Amino acid sequence: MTSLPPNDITEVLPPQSRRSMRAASEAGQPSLAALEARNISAWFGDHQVLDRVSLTMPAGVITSLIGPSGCGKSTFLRILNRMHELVPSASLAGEVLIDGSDIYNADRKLVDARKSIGMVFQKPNPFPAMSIYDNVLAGLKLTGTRASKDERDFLVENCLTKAGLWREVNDRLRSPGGGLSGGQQQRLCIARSLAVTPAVLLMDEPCSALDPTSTRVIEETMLELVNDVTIVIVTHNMQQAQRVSTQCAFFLAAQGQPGGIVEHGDTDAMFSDPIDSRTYDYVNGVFG
Ligand SMILES: Nc1ncnc2c1ncn2[C@@H]1O[C@H](COP(=O)(O)OP(=O)(O)OP(=O)(O)O)[C@@H](O)[C@H]1O
Repeated sequence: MTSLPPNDITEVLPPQSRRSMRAASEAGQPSLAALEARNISAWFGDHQVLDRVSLTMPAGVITSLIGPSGCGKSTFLRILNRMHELVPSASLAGEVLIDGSDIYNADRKLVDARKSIGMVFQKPNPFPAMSIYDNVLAGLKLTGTRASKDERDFLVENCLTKAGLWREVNDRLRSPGGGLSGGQQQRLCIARSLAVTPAVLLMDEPCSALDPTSTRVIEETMLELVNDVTIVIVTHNMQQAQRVSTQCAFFLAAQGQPGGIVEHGDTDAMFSDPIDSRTYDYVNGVFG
């Protein structure tokens, strides 16, 4: 893991972008976007792990991806912001559209996809020696975005507030991110993702390393955030899927076969009255 020097968040965001960034935040205007996966297939070498998966993840909604271990949920999630291609043996087919525009289009830069589609991982991964303040701003550096001191201060407060962490850390912003509790570190990672104003936030089992109290706080944060950002979450926690998500997609891979979506739709319906008996068995803990 690399770490950026504390004062190395430099300041040259074009004034127009800065104004629009601030105006959007100040007005609380969501930059919401729908995400659509069309016929996604994925391979590691010659091992196919997903077969023609299509799913629409509507704007301003939390979508849960559920299913047993190894059926391709995380691979699907990583395809949604072009992380799958970081694995040397990995390949894929299909399209991922954000508000109708394919993130894999040859004209689009990788960094644009990462900026508009953020990711929070299973294990909180702040830069441990970097201050809380600079952790929030780390994405600006990576995406080549610059901002003045005032703008950085504003952004740090705004993102930590949205991530539900501001009140707990505003008196120690220069302390290392690694000194926070696991739940606080995860909210710091959420704040870091928000700093580049993504339209979509992908979360891969964001609470699996956390205690129940921290889990609840993250869930409340997600429910607040969804007014501003479309959320897609992978979770093994069926109660969590029911608590936070409006829609659910159930992934499954038969023995030796690539994974796919068995059923997707309204979360309440998926849990109370699923169409497919395999969905019924999974959400009722018959297998998993
Ligand atoms: N980097 C990799 N190299 C090779 N195979 C991989 C890699 N990552 C995942 N796989 C394989 O791809 C398949 C799908 O894995 P994936 O992690 O997407 O499933 P998952 O449903 O998210 O599982 P879990 O719920 O346990 O996280 C599995 O067979 C896994 O072994």
